Amino acid sequence: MVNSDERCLLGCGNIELFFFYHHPASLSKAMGLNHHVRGSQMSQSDSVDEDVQAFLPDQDQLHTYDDLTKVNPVTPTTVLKCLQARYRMKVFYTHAGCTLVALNPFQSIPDLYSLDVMKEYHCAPQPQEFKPHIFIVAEKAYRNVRSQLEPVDQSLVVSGESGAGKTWTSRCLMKYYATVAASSSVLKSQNTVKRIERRVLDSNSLMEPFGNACTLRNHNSSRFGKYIQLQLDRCQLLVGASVQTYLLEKTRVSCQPANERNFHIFYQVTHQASTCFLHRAAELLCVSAEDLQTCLRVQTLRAGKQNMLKPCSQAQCIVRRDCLAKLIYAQLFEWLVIFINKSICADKFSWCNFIGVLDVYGFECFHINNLEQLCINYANEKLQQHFVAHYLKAQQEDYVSEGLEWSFIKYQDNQSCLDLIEGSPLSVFSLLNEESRLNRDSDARALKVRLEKELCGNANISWHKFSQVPHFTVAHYAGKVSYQLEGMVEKNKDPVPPELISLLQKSDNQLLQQMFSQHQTENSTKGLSKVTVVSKFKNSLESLMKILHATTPHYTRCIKPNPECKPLMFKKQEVVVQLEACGIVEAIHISAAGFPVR
Ligand SMILES: Nc1ncnc2c1ncn2[C@@H]1O[C@H](COP(=O)(O)OP(=O)(O)OP(=O)(O)O)[C@@H](O)[C@H]1O
Repeated sequence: MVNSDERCLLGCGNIELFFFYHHPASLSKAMGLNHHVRGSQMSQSDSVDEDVQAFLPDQDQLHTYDDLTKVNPVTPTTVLKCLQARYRMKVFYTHAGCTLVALNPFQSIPDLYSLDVMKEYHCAPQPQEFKPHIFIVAEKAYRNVRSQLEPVDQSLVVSGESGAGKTWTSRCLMKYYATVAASSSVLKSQNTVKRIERRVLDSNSLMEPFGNACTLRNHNSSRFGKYIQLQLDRCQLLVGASVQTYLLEKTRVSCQPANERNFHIFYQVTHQASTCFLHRAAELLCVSAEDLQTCLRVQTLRAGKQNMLKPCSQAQCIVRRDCLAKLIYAQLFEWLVIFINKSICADKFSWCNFIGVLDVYGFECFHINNLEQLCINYANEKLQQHFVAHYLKAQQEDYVSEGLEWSFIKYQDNQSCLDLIEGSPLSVFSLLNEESRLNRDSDARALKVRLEKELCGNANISWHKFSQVPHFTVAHYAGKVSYQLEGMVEKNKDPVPPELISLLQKSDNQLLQQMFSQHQTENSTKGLSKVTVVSKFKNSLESLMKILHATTPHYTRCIKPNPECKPLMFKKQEVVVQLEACGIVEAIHISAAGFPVR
């Protein structure tokens, strides 16, 4: 049985987790796979299928498993079969221990989210005994706030790949609270349109045109991450909200991948054809055409105390033009978020707890990956570490409540991958920042040599020996991703020529003036932007992690059953890769380790 006590110390906070530990051989057998076998290879094992045949009594009953960790044996294959059977029966939600798996139906399901259903879950003495539903998660968090047990504040983490249904799910959660936590006066005066509940829900629609775009994977894809805090008063009524956004994909403004579109807003404003870009742009920006032209064509170089003017090459002019567009757009988006927050945020004395909804990009691995994917996957590593710590803790509580004798699971944390990316003194980020602060053009090959020299001691980084393209490969918890180094340093510097800012400050347009007057103060106090993209992102992620650590988390993993977004089509290979990327496979490993003694 339980044969040795091993302590697992997760690198996350100071949480020490004590669990069942089984001999690795019995663990592998229980799972029907080698410990390191990844999802993409899982379905190949015949022995797994034998196990499945032997253990699962009746294929017709597979859809009845409401909780994947209760499947016997719990292997990726059995889990997949259950999900598929449930999807076929139009059952879209399934528990996986303390996580909820949400399969996207890609069609509207009548009455699944109606007011009556909301009320049923809200009023039930034991909602968890009802069919799995996103409202169980919502209600659980709400009751946790009511019970005032520490940590009282809650975080609902919704993750998944593009098109999996994160925004849909977040909206469902917000609608739920806007209904069940609406103040009684609202119920009396349903006609009061601009009540806070309405304003909170509307804030989404206001951000969408500016932050969403039609992509190959989702016709209405959010190109930013967001954390929305729903503020609750002493009586747990919704009194306000605030939004924090992450990593707007501003490069989309100047360049879109083939067959994708720019942000929706560009197709919604009246498009007036202009014969002359420069004059039209100057008109829109309320600056003189001559000044705009000079800004785009001439750069000011500092030589000691003197300024020298130097004409730009054609390529430099294009970079400056795109930079101007990205700069205005990013600043406008930021302004919009501040504006929304002013309109929905409650007075700080009127609320005491919050339920936060986090809608973040899932793990990404494309044909070509660069700084954007590195940041997104780094965020996912952080969230995965948080998830695993939480999951192990919840498992422990389960075992105790089941009266099981308990020991320890030896579990490989992803701390070494995080050290590789963000560690100090030497990591991918620190070397990238070092390179970005040097006042010279970057050389991708030289950077690759540097990374190789400094980081080869970390087992999570590697290089394809025969590749001609400067790159590095990171072994993430969800799989290996190769990142191209070409252009990465420039993206990290994200340089803004000061002439562009001065130009916008001189604009006759009040909004532009307002948006950029702050820019000047920022630059004059902090010195001209030496803050790199990865440093900014790391800081904002650290603040987010602090909030998550101080709240009770609830995880919902959205799964896209097919890449074509077709209703009720379930592709096993697609699903298993996502289960792996969102950490469910890891959770299954942990759960399976406890299984033989159950
Ligand atoms: N529960 C659901 N019921 C019906 N349709 C859904 C559901 N969830 C998602 N969808 C459909 O799937 C589409 C994609 O969902 P959504 O925009 O929420 O994905 P996402 O994960 O937020 O993607 P991205 O990361 O690209 O923003 C929606 O436009 C909607 O049509």
